[in-house]
Amino acid sequence: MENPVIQIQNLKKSFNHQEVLKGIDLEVNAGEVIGYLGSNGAGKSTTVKILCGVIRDFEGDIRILGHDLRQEDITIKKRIGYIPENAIMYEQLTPLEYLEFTASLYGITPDIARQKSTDLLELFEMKNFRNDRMLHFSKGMKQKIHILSGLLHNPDILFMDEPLNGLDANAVIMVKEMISQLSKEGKTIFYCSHLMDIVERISTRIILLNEGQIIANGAVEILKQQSGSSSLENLFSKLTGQTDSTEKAEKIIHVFEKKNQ
Ligand SMILES: Nc1ncnc2c1ncn2[C@@H]1O[C@H](COP(=O)(O)OP(=O)(O)OP(=O)(O)O)[C@@H](O)[C@H]1O
Repeated sequence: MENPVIQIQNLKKSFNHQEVLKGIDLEVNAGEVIGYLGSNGAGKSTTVKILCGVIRDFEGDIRILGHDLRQEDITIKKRIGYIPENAIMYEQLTPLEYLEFTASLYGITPDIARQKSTDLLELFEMKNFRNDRMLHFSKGMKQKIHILSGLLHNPDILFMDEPLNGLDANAVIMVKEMISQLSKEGKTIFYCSHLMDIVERISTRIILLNEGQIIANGAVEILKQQSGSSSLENLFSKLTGQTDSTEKAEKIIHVFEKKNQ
């Protein structure tokens, strides 16, 4: 039986009189891995920020895990995890301190927080850095900490905005595997990315957003068949109107060359 955990009706959002989301209708069931795709500026991050309660001013109705987002955002926040695209972290803290702090916000007891944080840091190959300040950590090291802090409280829905940014090949494989295992446990993953090959492999459903509207919604294989596309990348280009990329690249190079003469 279907069990919708995200229900969005006619979601609209404007910034400075520019309508960025133009009436999104969407239902997501428990256990789905949603690949939320779209060109730069399509409105993906805005959608995720609204669903996670970061942007509170929007039009339309949203229910998460059966709760109205406007009325019960704290109840919802306890049960979702959010890994933002450009998260700010307290870099003066060490990974262990940061994860324990995050855990305390979710009411996890200090003993359990210490154990969980230590285990997760070891699994993410960050054990040797657990007591170093994060100030000089590389992008990928910081991203690992963001991922862990989003997962620490065992959320039912995980929102991830470009979560693989900066991760090395081994970490990417591990996160992909983790997503598929979480989904098998019934967790729902809502995932924004431009990495088409990865999205194609891990998503159970693709939602394609174009200029604030959903223009495709379905399983990768079905969408590819329907549109006669050989890959998700090809489908993306077809539906978002970027089929002339070779010609465009030539024109861009031509402009550069002109300037140098
Ligand atoms: N706080 C804000 N104030 C004004 N405009 C905003 C704000 N946040 C987003 N926008 C605008 O909303 C539009 C959608 O932005 P959004 O970040 O949701 O796109 P995106 O699909 O996530 O893009 P990308 O793939 O580049 O990350 C863009 O035109 C952006 O400039």
